Amino acid sequence: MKAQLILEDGTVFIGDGFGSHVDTIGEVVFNTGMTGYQEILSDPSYCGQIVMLTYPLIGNYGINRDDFESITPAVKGFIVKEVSDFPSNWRSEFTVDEYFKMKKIPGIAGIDTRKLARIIRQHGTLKGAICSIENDAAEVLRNLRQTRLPIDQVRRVSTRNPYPSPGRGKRIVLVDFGMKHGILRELNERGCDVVVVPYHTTADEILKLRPDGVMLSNGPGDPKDVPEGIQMIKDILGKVPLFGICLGHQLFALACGADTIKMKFGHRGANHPVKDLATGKVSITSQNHGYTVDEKSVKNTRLEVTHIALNDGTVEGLKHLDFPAFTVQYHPEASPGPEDANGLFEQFLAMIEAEKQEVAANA
Ligand SMILES: NC(=O)CC[C@H](N)C(=O)O
Repeated sequence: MKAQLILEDGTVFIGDGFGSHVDTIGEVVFNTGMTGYQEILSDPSYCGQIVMLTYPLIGNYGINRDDFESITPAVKGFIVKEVSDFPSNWRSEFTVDEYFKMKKIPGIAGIDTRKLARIIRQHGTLKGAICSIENDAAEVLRNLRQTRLPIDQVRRVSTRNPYPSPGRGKRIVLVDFGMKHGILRELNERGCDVVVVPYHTTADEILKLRPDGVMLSNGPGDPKDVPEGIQMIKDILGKVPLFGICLGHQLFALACGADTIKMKFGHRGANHPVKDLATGKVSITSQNHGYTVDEKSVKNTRLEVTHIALNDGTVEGLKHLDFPAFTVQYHPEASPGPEDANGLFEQFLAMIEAEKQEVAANA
């Protein structure tokens, strides 16, 4: 069945619909990863967004049981050059088409994704609609231009209730702003005794759980739309070691008095080089963000920029100068992408241990 992709600038692409044949509206973004579409479609940070994959063949190794980053995908749709009908992989259980039908997500294939990537790079991210060819394009465009995209994505994807993921190691409270399961997996693999809590949990409620450390997860949308998270970080800073990833990094920056800004088209892919300014070491990182910490705003805070993106010089890591707290804009849990930055989880646990020693020494 023919479908159309309509952008708010009036561009119309005609392609073949796959997955569910429902109409959708979202912010159109592109991801340059060559693999990892299953992790991308299930990453809650894409809530409210339609993702275009620049790699030309998607679905060739199917959808499997293991690689989900959340149980319910929050992505609004997929735009691809070609979607594979015949996946070949021993783990494959569904095609992308079958999975999207099950989850009621629309997709459109047969699009010139290079052209679309150039439009987005030139104009910045745009609103877009995927709909049936039968819809009147002018009317869809009018509606699209009037539509205001939701700003409550974190509320939509965060857990409703706290839940434990027990271990015998350090007690970590993981604040779920739209958490990728990869973060929880990394903590569990290191034996951590994790409690996942909703995005609106207060500092007092977290401290009652007697955490050794607090982890701030990734998540969708504009960090300024999550005042509960910013307030919690302000209240808890200095009381317990903190580690933040992506949205968690941005919320931490805002809580410490820095500012965040929207990027033109963001960083989404699996090969973004990031430099650690202390060691000079470059890591190839997995990324998915449309906002960034404004470097100029860091100067008037007690934060220090620890990492920068080599492609455009933007802030990729921060640490607090007075308290045990550090954050990164990229994804040390990978899922998908390279695992160069995986050692940051050890760094977090070492920071917690050092803090415990210091408290014991001063007692
Ligand atoms: N992956 C994330 O946590 C993304 C953070 C934020 N939603 C952004 O787009 O910048």
